[in-house]
Amino acid sequence: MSSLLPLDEAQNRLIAMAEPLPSETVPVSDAKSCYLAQDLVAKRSQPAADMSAMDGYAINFEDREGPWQLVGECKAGSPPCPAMQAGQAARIFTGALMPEGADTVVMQENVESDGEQIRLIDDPSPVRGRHVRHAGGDFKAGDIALKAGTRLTAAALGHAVIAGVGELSVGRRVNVAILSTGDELVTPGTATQPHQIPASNDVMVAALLDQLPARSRSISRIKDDMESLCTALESARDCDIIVTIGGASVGDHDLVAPAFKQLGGETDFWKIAMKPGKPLMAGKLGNSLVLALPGNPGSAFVTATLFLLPLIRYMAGATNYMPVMKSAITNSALPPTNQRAEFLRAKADGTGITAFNSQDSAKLSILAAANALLYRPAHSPEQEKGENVSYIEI
Ligand SMILES: Nc1nc2c(c(=O)[nH]1)N[C@H]1C(S)=C(S)[C@@H](COP(=O)(O)OP(=O)(O)OC[C@H]3O[C@@H](n4cnc5c(N)ncnc54)[C@H](O)[C@@H]3O)O[C@H]1N2
Ligand code: MOO
Repeated sequence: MSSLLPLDEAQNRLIAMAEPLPSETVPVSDAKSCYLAQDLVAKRSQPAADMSAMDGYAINFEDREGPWQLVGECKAGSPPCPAMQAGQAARIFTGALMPEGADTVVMQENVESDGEQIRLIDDPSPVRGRHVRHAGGDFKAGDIALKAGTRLTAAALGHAVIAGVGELSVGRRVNVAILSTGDELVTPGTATQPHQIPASNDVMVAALLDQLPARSRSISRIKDDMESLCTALESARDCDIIVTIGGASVGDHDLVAPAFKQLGGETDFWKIAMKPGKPLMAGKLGNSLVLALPGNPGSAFVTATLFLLPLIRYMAGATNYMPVMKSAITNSALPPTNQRAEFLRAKADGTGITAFNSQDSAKLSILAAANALLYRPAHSPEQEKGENVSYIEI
């Protein structure tokens, strides 16, 4: 057991084996979930000029008592309507430019109009500038809208577009091959004999990658023999990362490491002080990084979360690539840990976090019911119910 590599050391070594991929310029519509390669400088101010935030009437605050003579109509998408004089009001709609001479908008619900004149029927304490969005109130041309390394979420993409760009410089998407091995594996949805099992891990890991800037392709149900494994590994050598699932342990039919070595692969580390996930292996095969995940579904999920996803984020240019740790109160007492850090499948809600009683890494029912991995560092003392613990949302 003494040869197990501490978790943080293994994570650091994996990142040290990799480099961020070169950037590429893509249309904003193709940039979802990518990481910005350079600071994004706003090309325009938002709003570009003062505009109305409501449907109503543009007035000058000096004339706030009214009544007003109605002149002109200002709508979104039209150039500013003519300048207003004292005693005048202009019909205005949300998103329209404020006419010169007006500085305040009265909502249409607060006035009555006969088509020529409008007067107040309700005046909830007017303020100069009420219902006006001012030029540059959101951001100004030249501001840094988004920092390099930022993930392009839906909101960030919206911000990029409103800042005036149609293309973005982003870290290239990471090409990932997912290879799952085992004579027992069969196609999802087909009938199984007792010695068989549906190949679920590759679908699960591919689904995890969907949220990331990655392009994945799967080679599923690779037979437990050297030739099949070597052929599959060879066929994936164009990928930035080759992830294998299963066959990572020490059994006679766990042939991932032997096949990898036969092809000239160089192991960086194997066997981590963590539970589940101990048999994880990482190395290099030519230009590809190889990450061999253990086959038990809970172990594959946990090691993908702690190693594969951070690696992809890092290679795609993320500033914050490690899993986000949150904290909560444990609803049950937790026993001490040994040299292996533990990631307990757990359920977190607004009031606390509850680890499931069974932590068998083969149980998908437990994994699917969990929304958190409760993290217990190596060599933790026993923890009482009500103490603070860390977890990763899944
Ligand atoms: N003597 C030892 N035995 C084991 C050790 C050990 O240290 N010494 N480690 C155990 C641990 S921990 C784990 S985790 C497993 C992982 O072993 P492998 O990576 O070799 O995984 P397999 O044996 O191939 O599979 C384990 C289990 O998972 C099922 N599996 C595999 N692939 C898939 C897939 N794509 N979809 C669904 N299910 C899959 C497989 O059928 C097995 O039931 O080793 C322990 N043994
Ligand atoms: O630690 Mo293994 O990864 O138990 O299932």
